[in-house]
Amino acid sequence: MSYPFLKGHGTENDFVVLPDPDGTVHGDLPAERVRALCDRRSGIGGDGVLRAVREDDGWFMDYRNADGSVSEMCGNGVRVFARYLHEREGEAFPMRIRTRDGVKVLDRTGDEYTADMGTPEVFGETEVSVMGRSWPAVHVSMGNPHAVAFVDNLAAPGPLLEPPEHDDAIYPEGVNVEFVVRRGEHHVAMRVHERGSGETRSCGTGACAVAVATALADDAPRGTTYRVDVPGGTLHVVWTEDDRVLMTGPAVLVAEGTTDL
Ligand SMILES: N[C@H](CCC[C@H](N)C(=O)O)C(=O)O
Repeated sequence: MSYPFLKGHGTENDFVVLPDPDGTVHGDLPAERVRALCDRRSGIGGDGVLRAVREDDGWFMDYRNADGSVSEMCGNGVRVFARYLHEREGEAFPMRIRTRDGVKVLDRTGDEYTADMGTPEVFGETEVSVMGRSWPAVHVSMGNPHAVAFVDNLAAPGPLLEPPEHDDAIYPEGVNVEFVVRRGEHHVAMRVHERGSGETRSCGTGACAVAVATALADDAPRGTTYRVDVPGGTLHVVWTEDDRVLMTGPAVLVAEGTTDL
């Protein structure tokens, strides 16, 4: 059975979008189908899948990581999802998108999309390790779990072919690990090893976690905008005075077609 898909990315964190308005095309979306779609040789290729299911009062973004695992939220993905809903489903901005981490509000200015990512949770310090080297890290939740480690240079963690070691007691469901360097005032750069996808070119929720951890380290006033450079581009993040995190960045729809994967 063939079905429609689109391919999109946000700062080169890339996704397969699956229109499924009444939820009957993919049912509960089996993990093996997600893995097949995300395979970069035998499939379409992607860091994850965004299934679009229409609900009574809007749309649900059913996000899955490339390994088929479920995550609560995807920051780059929700911008791509919003562009798809605007350009293919006629939804207007600002729009509300339901995710497993609640409803997110998306708006657009020109070619930039802004997601209200909600309120961060900061739990304190933990530790991550790669090939015998350890760094302190800040435990931040953006609806999904993150560990933010400041390093001297982005090459320090090495090739990041495996998940960094972490405290399973703190992260029983795994963790997205960000490595961060300073680039200037309110300007950082990061690499990320994503739970369920490996090292990616960008992580939206990760950029938000990084901005929150950096603002705390800087004791920066709320409302300070951070520039976060990722390997796939640049995101801007602000932790507002009313304790919400707004993330702004691009969203690109690359292609569309049908598949029977
Ligand atoms: N791998 C993440 C989900 C995708 C996050 C990332 N792609 C983003 O843009 O936020 C997790 O398992 O929590």
